[in-house]
Amino acid sequence: MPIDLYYFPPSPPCRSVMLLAKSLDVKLQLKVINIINGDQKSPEYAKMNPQQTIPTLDDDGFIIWESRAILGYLVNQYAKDDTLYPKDPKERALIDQRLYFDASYISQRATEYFKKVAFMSQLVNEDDLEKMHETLQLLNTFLDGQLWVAGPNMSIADFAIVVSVSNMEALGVDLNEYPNIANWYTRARSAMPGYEEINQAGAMMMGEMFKNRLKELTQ
Ligand SMILES: N[C@@H](CCC(=O)N[C@@H](CS)C(=O)NCC(=O)O)C(=O)O
Repeated sequence: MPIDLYYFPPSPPCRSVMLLAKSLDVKLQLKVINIINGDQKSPEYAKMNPQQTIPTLDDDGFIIWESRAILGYLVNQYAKDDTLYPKDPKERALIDQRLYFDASYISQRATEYFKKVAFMSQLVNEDDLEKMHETLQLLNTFLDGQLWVAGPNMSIADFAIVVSVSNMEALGVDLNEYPNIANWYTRARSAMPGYEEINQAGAMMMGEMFKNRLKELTQ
């Protein structure tokens, strides 16, 4: 049975799921939900996912949403080993910590910065910019002496966080201010199959939207 992914190309959490699926060689049947047009508000979609968000995965009738939960599910169900999401309680706890850090800090702060300009007609918010830099400083510290965000091995946390970091870069943040991040980012981009087409294209779309809107607002 095909695995359906309800998604929209520029959506960051959708991109992390697609990146991981590509790495695991899991084939997804992509179904576009255009959130700009409000497709996620349709009664059919709400019946499947009452939270009305993308991504949503439908694996032969098993429905799951929240991208980081989907990442864990894909490894648990389809990976040939558990290296990307180890069963060892301590290793897994560290990965979960990074995933929650991404959900509540990194991705959150990139979204705040982006959406005020792109959807709320506000100019760049300096506090939001400062908050993005605070989280990058923390991530840079986590990466001190580490190859990957949760230690010596690549994990699903790298898939979630690479998307958030690429968004910040597309929004104009200079990652070279954070040497550990810059090195890890280069490493992750070359280690993740399909990275450029799956993630970078979406991040660029977000960046263009942000810059164009900013130009309109300041003209
Ligand atoms: N924490 C969720 C976030 C999902 C989310 O908010 N997705 C956005 C698109 S990036 C969405 O569905 N927006 C539509 C809406 O909120 O109406 C995840 O990681 O899956």
